[in-house]
Amino acid sequence: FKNTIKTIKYHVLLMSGGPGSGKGTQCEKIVAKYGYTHLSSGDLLRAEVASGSERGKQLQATMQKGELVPLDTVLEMIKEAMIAKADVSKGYLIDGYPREVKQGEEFEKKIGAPALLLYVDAKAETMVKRLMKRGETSGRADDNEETIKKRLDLYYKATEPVIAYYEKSGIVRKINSELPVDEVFAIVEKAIDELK
Ligand SMILES: Nc1nc2c(ncn2[C@@H]2O[C@H](COP(=O)(O)OP(=O)(O)OP(=O)(O)O)[C@@H](O)[C@H]2O)c(=O)[nH]1
Ligand SMILES: O=c1ccn([C@@H]2O[C@H](COP(=O)(O)OP(=O)(O)O)[C@@H](O)[C@H]2O)c(=O)[nH]1
Ligand SMILES: [Mg+2]
Repeated sequence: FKNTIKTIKYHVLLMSGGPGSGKGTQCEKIVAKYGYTHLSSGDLLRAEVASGSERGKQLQATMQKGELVPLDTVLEMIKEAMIAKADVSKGYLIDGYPREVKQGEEFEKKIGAPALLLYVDAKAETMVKRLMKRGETSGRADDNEETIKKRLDLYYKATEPVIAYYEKSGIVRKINSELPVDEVFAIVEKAIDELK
């Protein structure tokens, strides 16, 4: 793993896809089988909000609108979390990041080059349906119809180009996440097993 942080020795995998495409679901299964350190940028931000800090209050407002938190804030949080786990980590699985091409470029500069980008792809209609259903129990402030629509729009505008950006380095594996969870995971496993 080529990187700028010496303590980080192992692979970095990225998990990308639209809101509700199944990133979190697949990441959980990857962690169970491969023992990677899972870092979800959304979860890190939600933890900061839950802490009640001043920074958290600002983040809450941005996230509730379905907008993107400033690039440096998220990258700094990911970097800190990676370094904190460097001793015990057998590799990293970064979920929901980068959200825009600039974030990807900064990640490469400040942390390193990812080995694989798993791209779980579902139709907009499917993603909305899943998030509305999840919203019945998730308690997430952004699982409502209005914010979901904004997250989707922003995904197509800002995040999809990230995939094109990484396609140039040949690390993208696109996976149809309309399929049942276990069938999606079987494809994910193949992509990971091909590494090294
Ligand atoms: N049928 C089917 N349902 C899925 C699949 N993956 C996830 N779901 C459902 O879709 C919902 C959203 O999945 P998540 O894994 O939370 O999606 P996410 O991409 O992490 O979404 P964000 O947290 O909004 O980034 C969940 O409630 C799952 O039950 C899949 O592969 N197939
Ligand atoms: O790198 C990130 C990750 C998340 N978010 C914010 O956190 C929210 C929830 O992100 P998550 O990945 O949990 O869910 P998704 O948007 O994929 O449904 C997003 O809408 C953004 O407001 C962000 O700004 N930058
Ligand atoms: Mg998630």
